[in-house]
Amino acid sequence: MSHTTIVSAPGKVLLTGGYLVLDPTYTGLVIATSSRFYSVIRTQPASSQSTGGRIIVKAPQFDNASWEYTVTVENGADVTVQPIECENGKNKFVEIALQKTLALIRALKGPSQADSLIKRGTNLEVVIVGDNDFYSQRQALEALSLPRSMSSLDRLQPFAPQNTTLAAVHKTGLGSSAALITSLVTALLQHFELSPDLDLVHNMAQYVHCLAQGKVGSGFDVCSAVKGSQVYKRFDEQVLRTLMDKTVVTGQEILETVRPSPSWTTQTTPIALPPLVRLVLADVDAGSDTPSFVGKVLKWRKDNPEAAHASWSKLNDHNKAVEQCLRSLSSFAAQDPDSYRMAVKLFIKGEPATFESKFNHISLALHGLRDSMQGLLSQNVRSAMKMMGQANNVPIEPDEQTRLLDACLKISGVIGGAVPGAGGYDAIYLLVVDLEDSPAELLPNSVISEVEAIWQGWKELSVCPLSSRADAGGLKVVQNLEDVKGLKTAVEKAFV
Ligand SMILES: Nc1ncnc2c1ncn2[C@@H]1O[C@H](COP(=O)(O)OP(=O)(O)O)[C@@H](O)[C@H]1O
Ligand SMILES: C[C@@](O)(CCOP(=O)(O)OP(=O)(O)O)CC(=O)O
Repeated sequence: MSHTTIVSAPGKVLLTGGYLVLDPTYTGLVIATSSRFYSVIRTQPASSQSTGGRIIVKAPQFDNASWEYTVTVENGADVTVQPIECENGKNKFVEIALQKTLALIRALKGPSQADSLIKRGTNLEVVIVGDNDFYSQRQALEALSLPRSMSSLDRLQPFAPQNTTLAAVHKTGLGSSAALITSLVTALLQHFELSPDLDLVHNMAQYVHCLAQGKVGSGFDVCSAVKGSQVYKRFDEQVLRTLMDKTVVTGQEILETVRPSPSWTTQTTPIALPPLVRLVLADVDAGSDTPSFVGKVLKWRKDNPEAAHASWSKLNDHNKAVEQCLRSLSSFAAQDPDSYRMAVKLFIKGEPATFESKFNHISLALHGLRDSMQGLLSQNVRSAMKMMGQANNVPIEPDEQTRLLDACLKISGVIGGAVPGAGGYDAIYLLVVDLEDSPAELLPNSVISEVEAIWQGWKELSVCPLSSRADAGGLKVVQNLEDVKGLKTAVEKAFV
């Protein structure tokens, strides 16, 4: 068994497909982020007489965030993971991940091999950390008297302590629990020397996440944590129903359910943002918690099938147009990078689509992307989402966010933007043209700095940028703690 296992999984931003992605008729366009969760596992030596072991899990970014479990393997019976009661309370997500994944490991290895391995190998220490962007950094910046800017965020300590508890922390909506579960489940499998098929890992992470959440969501967050940026079509929830409804589940039953099979109808089509197009995110603090809108929207859909069908189909058309423009732009950039760069520069300057034949198709795709995403007057993703909210009496794109987005969209070089996922007050995203990687072309005011200036001066809502970028990658096994900036310091302090 390897000494230290490190596995990371990314966060997510659902650009288009909120609500629709709950229905397998439709899809969600999800971009994985550079912000990641890391699960680090180390084995402590156990006595040869032991019938099992202990697992200690720590989340060093939070106050009172360590949990301990006993692991027992009785002859013939399944492996049992029991939390040791402590004042920190329970961590349901971690507990379920440990219980179900050890049971799966036993089923995958076969009892004879697994039991001795688990007896020898389950004195585990697990440390879980998430990149700063998963949590609002507004207070950390204020404490250091730093302006709310991306360069200030870069000055914060990686995996910084949040000076609060997990229950009280202000999340930014990047999907901490999905990234946590996915990295932890995979790290456990890896630590027990299993390198299962990615689809099995995906199915298992979906199962654990659904069980911990107590419901079967669309699962786009878990799927992107495993496989990265994609157009996601969900699995049929029936595939997990039996396991979810049972109180006692064996490792063998888990294996039978999560083993890749035609019952798992998930479809993943990879996608990446085109070159020179950058995703920027802001954490928006409106001083209120966003309630869950899903129940209300689905009830409205059930009660108004005809109107809902019309509005779902229209929104789906706009979502598909966004996907198509992104794909066209990526392929144009690959075919003729110089013309692509020229077209992007013209777009930043706010010039209309050129009739110069060499870039006409590229300019049209850039304008097409903008038109299918933004603005409230015409037919596009934003207007359709806002109307969906209005029909349901749910602030999917609240008026405050509308005003903020409209101000950002006036900047030339901002292609589009919206409220991600389920919408509400929590966050916004923008797609902007970014030429900053080519110093010769540095514009006097980069688009990003204009966006930041608007955010910093915005009075109606408190807007704080996130440093996260789009990153197509999914799960990663990290070889050494030193390979990720700040990880060694964050993790080693936590190991006993
Ligand atoms: N750093 C962490 N360490 C351990 N558990 C965590 C960590 N971050 C999140 N969790 C678990 O995930 C739960 C949050 O899940 P949820 O409210 O669904 O958040 P999200 O919307 O970000 O996915 C927490 O209650 C905790 O159990
Ligand atoms: C409404 C949804 O389709 C999208 C929600 O996307 P968010 O990105 O808002 O998700 P959370 O991480 O749960 O806050 C529900 C779903 O797909 O499960």
